Amino acid sequence: MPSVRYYDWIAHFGRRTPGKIAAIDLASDRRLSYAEFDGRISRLATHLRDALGVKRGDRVAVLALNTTDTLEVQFACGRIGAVFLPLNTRLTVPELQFIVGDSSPKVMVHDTDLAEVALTVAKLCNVSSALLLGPGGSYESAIAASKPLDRFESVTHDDISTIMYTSGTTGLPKGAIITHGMTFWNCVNLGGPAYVSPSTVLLTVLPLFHTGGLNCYTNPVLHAGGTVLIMRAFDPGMALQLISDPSYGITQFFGVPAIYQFMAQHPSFATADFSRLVIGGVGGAPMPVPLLKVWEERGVALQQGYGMTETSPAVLALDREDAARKAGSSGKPVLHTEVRIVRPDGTDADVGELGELWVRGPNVTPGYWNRPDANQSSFTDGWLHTGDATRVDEEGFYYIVDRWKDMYISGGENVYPAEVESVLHQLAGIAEAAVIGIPNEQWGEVGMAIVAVKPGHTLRPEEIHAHCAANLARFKCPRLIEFVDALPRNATGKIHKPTLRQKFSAPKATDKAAIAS
Ligand SMILES: Nc1ncnc2c1ncn2[C@@H]1O[C@H](COP(=O)(O)OP(=O)(O)OP(=O)(O)O)[C@@H](O)[C@H]1O
Repeated sequence: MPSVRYYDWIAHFGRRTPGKIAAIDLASDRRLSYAEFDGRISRLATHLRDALGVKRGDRVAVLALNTTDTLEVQFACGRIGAVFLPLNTRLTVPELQFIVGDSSPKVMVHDTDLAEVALTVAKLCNVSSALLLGPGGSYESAIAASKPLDRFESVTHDDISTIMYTSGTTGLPKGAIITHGMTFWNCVNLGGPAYVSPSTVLLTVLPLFHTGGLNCYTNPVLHAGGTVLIMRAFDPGMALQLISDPSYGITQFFGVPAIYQFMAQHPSFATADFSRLVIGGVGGAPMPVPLLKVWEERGVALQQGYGMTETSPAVLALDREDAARKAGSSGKPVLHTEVRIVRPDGTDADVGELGELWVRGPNVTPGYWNRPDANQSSFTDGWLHTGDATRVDEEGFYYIVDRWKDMYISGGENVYPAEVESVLHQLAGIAEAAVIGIPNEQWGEVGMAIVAVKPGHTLRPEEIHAHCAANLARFKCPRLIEFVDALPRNATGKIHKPTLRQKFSAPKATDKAAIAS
């Protein structure tokens, strides 16, 4: 297939619907029309190229809480053929040092609040230029002082647009390469009438440095000529207030399960007005079915989807009309994406049989930055191995059961923690729950449930054991229960199981009796 030239859609709508609001930065209340957005991107691109010497292929790092400026950097990079490198704001200096050292950006763009960390990392990694965001910062003055870009660099769909480090819930971060073509096809795959249109008004709460914030659905909505509202950092009460506010007219929202859980536990959930919300998308981690039901009772049929940073991210999506009937499914493959469920021997699994999900399509990464080892082990003939245990039903709906790496084996039986967690969430007093496998001499591994109890509730271990025994086969029932105030989560709100394994994997003497029973 000939490689198509990259084309910036903000420039397109800047001419076509110049006065329409493209993006609202909620923290500063800056409202950017497509023409204003286009103009700022154009001048920023000139500054990056001419004043800071950013050349084709150079990386431009951004360390910032959500702001429309981050989107401007992304598009400005595209116009000069540079690579956008959004950084996770929750990482520590050594973690950032690893990523910045691995990707060696030419420039660092950062928030005032994060200046100390950004400048320390820049110094440690020899990044010579930095642009400071915020009023009076060098970013604003650079835009004000620059001319519009004289020409777009000729880049194609095969060129790298972005490097996004996966959040490392499974190990050392890897830089997933996102090409211009991948971003484009993800916009196409999520751009159908079932998902976005020019009248879509999206509230973005997930971080823009994560694929869930940037590509699901911020970029697709801008690609459709819609409007995005950018929240600096997720706040459940504020999100409910904004969704209820008719002056914004929010029609679309996307979150990981934790986001929906925090909103459902907020006092204003019961009175929030969801009548304008056309799509409430959820993905990124297993969604407990009881939580889907809580939202359904408030008239919102959440639409599950499945994806990964490496797949731009959309792979599977459940359409609105199927959301209630197929609760728990992540739906069917999106347009222009192929999937297979594969047995360990590489043959295709039957309907209903569990296997690993493999994905192929123009939205799939060509590989990881500087990681020939991972590139070798993650692909077979262009199929990306997702590491996710999956089955498909007779009607072609896919169910992500869990990550293979989170599955544990107890007495020879496979246990998928997501199933057990969904059962735990049926208990009214449970605020959060995670299940991990703990090494055990007799059974190989046994399950441990780590739970946080809702304020004002009490929950005794015996009640949890009894509930599990009534709803799960014996081998799936967690033998051990630990109570915590809150579960560790990564920047998108996904439960960070490696931290739990590290903390709890050595059984205490007092647990021995429980394990033996
Ligand atoms: N609908 C879903 N149901 C269950 N799990 C999901 C769903 N959607 C995504 N996931 C999980 O999220 C993973 C992709 O997320 P992402 O690209 O953010 O990586 P991560 O979880 O942050 O970190 P890492 O790549 O290191 O594992 C998938 O491989 C899958 O395990």
